[in-house]
Amino acid sequence: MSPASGPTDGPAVSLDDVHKHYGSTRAVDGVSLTVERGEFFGLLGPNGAGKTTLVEIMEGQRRPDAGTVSVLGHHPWPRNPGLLPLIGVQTQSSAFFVRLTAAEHLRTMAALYRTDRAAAERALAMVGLTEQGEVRVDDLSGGQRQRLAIASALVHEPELIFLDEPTAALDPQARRALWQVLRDLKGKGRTIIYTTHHLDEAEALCDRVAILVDGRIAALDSPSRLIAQGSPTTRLVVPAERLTLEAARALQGVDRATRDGDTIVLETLDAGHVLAALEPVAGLQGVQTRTANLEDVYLALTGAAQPQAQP
Ligand SMILES: Nc1ncnc2c1ncn2[C@@H]1O[C@H](COP(=O)(O)OP(=O)(O)OP(=O)(O)O)[C@@H](O)[C@H]1O
Repeated sequence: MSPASGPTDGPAVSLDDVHKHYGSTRAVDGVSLTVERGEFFGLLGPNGAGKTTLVEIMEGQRRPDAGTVSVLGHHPWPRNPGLLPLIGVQTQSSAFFVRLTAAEHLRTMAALYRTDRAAAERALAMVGLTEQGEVRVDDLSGGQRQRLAIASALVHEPELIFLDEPTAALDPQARRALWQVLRDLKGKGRTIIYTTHHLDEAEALCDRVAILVDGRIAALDSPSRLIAQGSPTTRLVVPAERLTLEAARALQGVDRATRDGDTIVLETLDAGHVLAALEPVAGLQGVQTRTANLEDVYLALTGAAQPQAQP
């Protein structure tokens, strides 16, 4: 089918000072951002930060109270039929034709979008479900259904894909396999807006992430730049049977020492010197070095519990 008309240049999504309040709750409180075409964009934030509301506004499922929203050059609200073939949506509660087989379900979806029947087989193959094509949707495992939900969002080969925690129910192998599917989609020039609580995943996959806190953007950049701008602290993790907290705190160059389970965590800006000071006291066997990652940046911004120093 021919895609709905719309500009083929310009950003995939552009939000300018978007607000959405539910009573006194400011679910989205002045968000402005641009997602470029072909970008893999992560939306992160604690429960209730406003991610779902923001995504629903982009998808045209919710009307913003104020601000301007442009998606592939269209206004998504009032509900815009021209936009529907251009976007694919996978949610945690994706609906299925449960009495059909996986392949029949996708063929039905393809027919609704007036896409060719072979698109169903392509989508099944893309998410690794070809062998389950003749299995009834009812009889698929949770992870297989999750993959079918993703295939359903892809079947009409949309330009812009919204994925909400797509790896939530997947085992580690299926999760890694899906990462490859997502990278392939990006390789084909698709734009992906990805909501997740898996920070390792966001760090591995996303070109840029926005961290939402209380309906506002607390940070927006590539994971590597956010990490570089964050704390330059290195953590050295030492088995607790080899070092007391007092001895750890006495080491030159240690800024903070805490106990975390059966390890002592040393924070330092000068890992080389601390390692040199640690060796004669505790040895270096089993000592792990951890530099900052996206989770550290996220925790610092969202104020989530950090390991507390013991008295
Ligand atoms: N339909 C609604 N009516 C009233 N309040 C709502 C409604 N939908 C969301 N909220 C509130 O708006 C705020 C943002 O919710 P939203 O679901 O957008 O957050 P979220 O970041 O997607 O959270 P989660 O990670 O838990 O899915 C929350 O305080 C939530 O309770």
